[in-house]
Amino acid sequence: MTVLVRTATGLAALDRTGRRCVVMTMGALHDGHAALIRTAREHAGAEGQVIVTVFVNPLQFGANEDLDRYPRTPDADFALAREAGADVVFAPAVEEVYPGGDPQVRLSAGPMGERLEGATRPGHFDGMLTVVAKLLHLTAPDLAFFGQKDAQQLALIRRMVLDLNFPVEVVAVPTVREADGLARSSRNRYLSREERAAALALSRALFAGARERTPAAVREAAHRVLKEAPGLELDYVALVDPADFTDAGDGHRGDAVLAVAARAGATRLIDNLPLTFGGVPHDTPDATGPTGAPDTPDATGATAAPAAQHPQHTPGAAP
Ligand SMILES: Nc1ncnc2c1ncn2[C@@H]1O[C@H](COP(=O)(O)OP(=O)(O)OP(=O)(O)O)[C@@H](O)[C@H]1O
Ligand SMILES: CC(C)(CO)[C@@H](O)C(=O)[O-]
Ligand code: BAL
Repeated sequence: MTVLVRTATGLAALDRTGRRCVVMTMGALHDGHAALIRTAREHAGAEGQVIVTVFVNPLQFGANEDLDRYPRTPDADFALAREAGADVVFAPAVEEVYPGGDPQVRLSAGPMGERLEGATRPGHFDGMLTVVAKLLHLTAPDLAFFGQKDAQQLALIRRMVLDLNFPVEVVAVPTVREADGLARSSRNRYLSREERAAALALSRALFAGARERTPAAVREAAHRVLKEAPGLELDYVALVDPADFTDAGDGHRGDAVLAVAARAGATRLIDNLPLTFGGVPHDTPDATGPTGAPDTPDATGATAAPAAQHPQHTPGAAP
C-alpha cells in the first residue's frame, strides 16, 4: 500500500524498514520520474522503503520564472508513484517545508552554481540545494536518486553531500527520452506542436556531438545543429567537466558532459549527454538499462560504439 504523508511529524512517525530510498520531484510526474522510482524500488528491495517527495520549491524559481504556472497534478502523481513502486508520497505544503517563512539561512552552491544554468538562473541552485538539504534531513534516506537530465543539479548535490557530510549515497539515473529523442520533462507539456518539433534540435545536437571524437569537433557539431535550428533561441551549448562544470578544453580526457539549454517559445528546456574522451568509458550504458528506456533513442551509433572504434572518444554512461 502507498501512503500519502503531508507533514514532517507524519514522516517521523513512519516505521523504518530496510534500506530507505528517496526520489525528490516537483510533481507533474512522467516516465523519467517513474524510472527513478523503479530504480529506487530495485535498490530498496521488498524489505526497504521508497519515499517520493513532491514539492514545488519556491526558493529555486526566479522572479520571472514559471512558479505560478508550474503544472500541479497531485492525483496523477500519487497514482504514478504508486504504480512505479513508491511506499510513501511526501507532499508537504510550503508552510510545512518553510515553517519560519522565507528562510534566513540558506545553502550557497558556490562557483559551480554560477555556471551554465546558474548564470541564466541566478540563485536557482542555492534554492535547490537548500530544499534538497531540508528534504534529506526530513526523509533521512540511505540512498537518494537523481536524474542525469539535470546534470548540473546532480553534480552540485554530489558536491554538497561530500562537502557537508550528508550520510547518503547519491545514485544517478540515465535520462529517459521519448521515441524521437526529446528528453522527458514536466515542462514539455507547455509546448505547442510547433515548439515541440523545434525542441527536438536539442537532442539532435547532442547526438550529432556524440558522434565526433574530439572535444572541439563535439562542440562544433552540436553548435552547427543548433545554429540552423528554426524556432529555438539558444541559451548555451557547452562541453564541461562533470566534477565542476568548467569548460572541457580541447585536450580534455576522461568524463565530460555535453550540455544544452534553449527556449522554444516561452518554454526553457535543458538536455545533456555524458561522454568519455580518450580512455575506457564507465560501464557502457545498457540500452535497456534499469529504467527500461534507451539513453539515446536509436541510430546515433554513439552509445553502441565500442571504445576500440572510437580511440579518442567513446560516449559513456551517467557519472
Ligand atoms: N527525462 C528524465 N529522465 C531521468 N530523470 C529525470 C527526467 N526528467 C526529470 N528527471 C529527474 O527527476 C527528478 C525530479 O525532476 P523534476 O520534478 O524537476 O522533473 P523535470 O521533468 O526535470 O521538470 P522540469 O521540467 O521542471 O525540469 C530530478 O532528479 C530530475 O533530474
Ligand atoms: C531536486 C528538486 C526536487 C529540488 O526541488 C528539483 O530541483 C527537481 O525536481 O529536480
Ligand atoms: N528539474 C530542475 C528543477 C527546476 O527547473 O527548477
